[in-house]
Amino acid sequence: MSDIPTSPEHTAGETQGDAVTLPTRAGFVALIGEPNAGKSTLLNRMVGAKVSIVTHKVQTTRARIRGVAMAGQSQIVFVDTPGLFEPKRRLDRAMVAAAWGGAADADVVVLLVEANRGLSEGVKRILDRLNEIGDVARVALAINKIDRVEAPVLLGLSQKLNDAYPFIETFMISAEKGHGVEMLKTWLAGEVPESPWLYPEDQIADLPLRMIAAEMTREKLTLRLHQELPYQMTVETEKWEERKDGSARIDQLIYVVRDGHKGIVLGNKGETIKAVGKAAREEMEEFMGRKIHLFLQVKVRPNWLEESERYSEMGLEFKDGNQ
Ligand SMILES: Nc1nc2c(ncn2[C@@H]2O[C@H](COP(=O)(O)OP(=O)(O)OP(=O)(O)O)[C@@H](O)[C@H]2O)c(=O)[nH]1
Repeated sequence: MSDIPTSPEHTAGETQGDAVTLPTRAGFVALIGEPNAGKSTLLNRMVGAKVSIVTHKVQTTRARIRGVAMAGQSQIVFVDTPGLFEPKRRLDRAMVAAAWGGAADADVVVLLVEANRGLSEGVKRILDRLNEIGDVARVALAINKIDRVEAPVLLGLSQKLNDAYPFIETFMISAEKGHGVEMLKTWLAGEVPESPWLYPEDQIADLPLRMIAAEMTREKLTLRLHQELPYQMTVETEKWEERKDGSARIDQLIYVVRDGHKGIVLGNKGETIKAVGKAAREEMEEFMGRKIHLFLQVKVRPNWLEESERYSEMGLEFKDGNQ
């Protein structure tokens, strides 16, 4: 996974002078639920509107980081599940598999259920899947849109859902009105493990944008190179610089695992990387509605696969016949 520098100044349980600070915590939370359950609305509340709107627009091939919320000393990284729909195309199937993989590997899963729809067929299917996976991370239930039903209905529904699955905690929220959201966030902050923060604080606001931009370049590379390169290639947005004229300069690094791959990515006289850069830049400009100056650099990093082991759950592995 890209963009995962841990900031050395935030080690768990550090002491500053006489004051003992609380240990830092960080971890992944997967928000799952049927379409329309209110995932984006909830993210808006916990992370910030800009981020959620942006990530809503793209269906990239990887499970995405939808946003990072800070709560006290905790960094909560929300990963998206790219639709728990019934997959038809092969690529969609791979995406759904990745979504479930992401859920299984997250530290906590939050299942969002609409109060007014209750234990629908869709929710039942999700619960079946969670039961099938078995070793899925701890799952909490958040009954959303409580503003739309009466209290007795809510209690009955909570009971029914908890009978159907051993949720570790149940929350009643209204993502839209904000009820119960802080409580959920505070709880999540305590559930993620003690750990140094996963992202530098100054990157949190535009992290999803950085990742989307990296994903765009990665997609163009994959399209251009077809089978020539294995999936062991990653793109990171290294720098993002806002310019006075409203444009942005984006510097990205393309990591390959072998020297030989570098030549393939560059192409004859650099024509491959030039074409990739142009296509990626055009897509970024359209998506962000602004001028972008994109700079790409290829580097060999033989062991990035191991380094990113913990994060690989968020990537699809395009092995034979997956695409
Ligand atoms: N009444 C009420 N409506 C809500 C609440 N939370 C979300 N909604 C509405 O439910 C609709 C769906 O919300 P989204 O946040 O887009 O749902 P989503 O789960 O992200 O949907 P997908 O992107 O399709 O998966 C929107 O019209 C929201 O305004 C709530 O607490 N109460």
